[in-house]
Amino acid sequence: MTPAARTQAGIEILDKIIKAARDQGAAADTIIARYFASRRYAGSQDRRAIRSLVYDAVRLLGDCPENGRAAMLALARRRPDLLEHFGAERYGPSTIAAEETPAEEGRAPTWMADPLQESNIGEWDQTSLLARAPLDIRVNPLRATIEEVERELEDAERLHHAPMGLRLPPDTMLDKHPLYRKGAFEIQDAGSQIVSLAAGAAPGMTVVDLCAGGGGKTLALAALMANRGRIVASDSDRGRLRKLEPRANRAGVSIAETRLLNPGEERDQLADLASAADIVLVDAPCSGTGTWRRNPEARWRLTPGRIENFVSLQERLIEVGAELVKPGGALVYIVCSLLDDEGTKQVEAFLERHPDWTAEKPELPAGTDRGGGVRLTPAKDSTDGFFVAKLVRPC
Ligand SMILES: C[S@@+](CC[C@H](N)C(=O)[O-])C[C@H]1O[C@@H](n2cnc3c(N)ncnc32)[C@H](O)[C@@H]1O
Repeated sequence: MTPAARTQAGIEILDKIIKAARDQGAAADTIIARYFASRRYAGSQDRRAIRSLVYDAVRLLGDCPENGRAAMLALARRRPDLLEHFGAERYGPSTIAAEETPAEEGRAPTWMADPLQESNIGEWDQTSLLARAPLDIRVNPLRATIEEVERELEDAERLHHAPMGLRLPPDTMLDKHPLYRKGAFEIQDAGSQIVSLAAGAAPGMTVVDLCAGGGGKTLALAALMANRGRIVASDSDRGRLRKLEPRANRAGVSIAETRLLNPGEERDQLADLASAADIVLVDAPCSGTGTWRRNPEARWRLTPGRIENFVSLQERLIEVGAELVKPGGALVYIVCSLLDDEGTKQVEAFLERHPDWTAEKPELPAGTDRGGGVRLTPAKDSTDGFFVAKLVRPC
């Protein structure tokens, strides 16, 4: 493809990403994969170049732009070589019209300036949230030692703050690696690895991972438990939960059982576990502000109403989880959000509703105290952004 045709392809993909952001459609990565699946003429270099144009444009814009051209024109202000592609040839973008204006640059959506400021997420943090995310893995001690994996993976660097973590260059292909196939490691951001430690999971415990998704943290907990005890991994999304079983088999985890929940019926479906769990992990659905490095277009999907919905769902799931904690046990609340409404304020509200419970600061190898919990940020901790709190039920 010519450079101009690549720019046009980038504009078309941006149009689809913008539409998906407005309609809560597919993620940018899925849209890009689908676009190329039906355009076999695009070679690997074309794909790489187009993908990087698209993500550079997305990262540049805090608010959802009007269309793909406005987004690409914003990028062209930084990269004037792109301007030459407009009106240059048949497969390239058409000539720039007099009334066309580039989209406004910004780090976060304009309406989020106050919530971010109030949550002490300043410019440095916001810039770090838009950097390219590193590629981290968690070595699975049920299958290998960190030294074994380190020896096999060239360029792997130890993570000082995640005891089983290694960091690799972002483009490293890992899913076909023999060690991956035999379950010696999982791809997992250092932040996820670190917050999983907050639970203090140990062999023999009964653990409920209420929002287990595809089981990233379930597997980390099972490793900390040396695959001894019981983990009930539940979620309301069948597709995500279905991924857990093959992952658990590969990782040598046999203590995790899955349970599909119907939203609104979680209490009844988990009634057999009332006051029975040493630990309940509530890795709640959230705005995902802490993961903008991976999904920068997620900024365009957020609205004040969506955040309010997350906050009420989180509150409900914390209450469901609390009923499962046994006396002296703990509820570990996690969000990959940096907004206090989804973090510290949830903890404050819970303690007001349950004055006999206490918030115990999780002892973690990274992070900064924030309200009743600990917060990890890309800027300070070189991880995705997370908030984690440990709420202990009285004996
Ligand atoms: C942050 S993700 C979990 C990620 C997962 N723990 C991991 O480490 O990979 C939040 C999860 O909450 C799930 N969820 C949403 N509503 C739920 C509900 N009512 N009950 C249980 N899970 C729910 C979503 O399907 C999603 O998988």
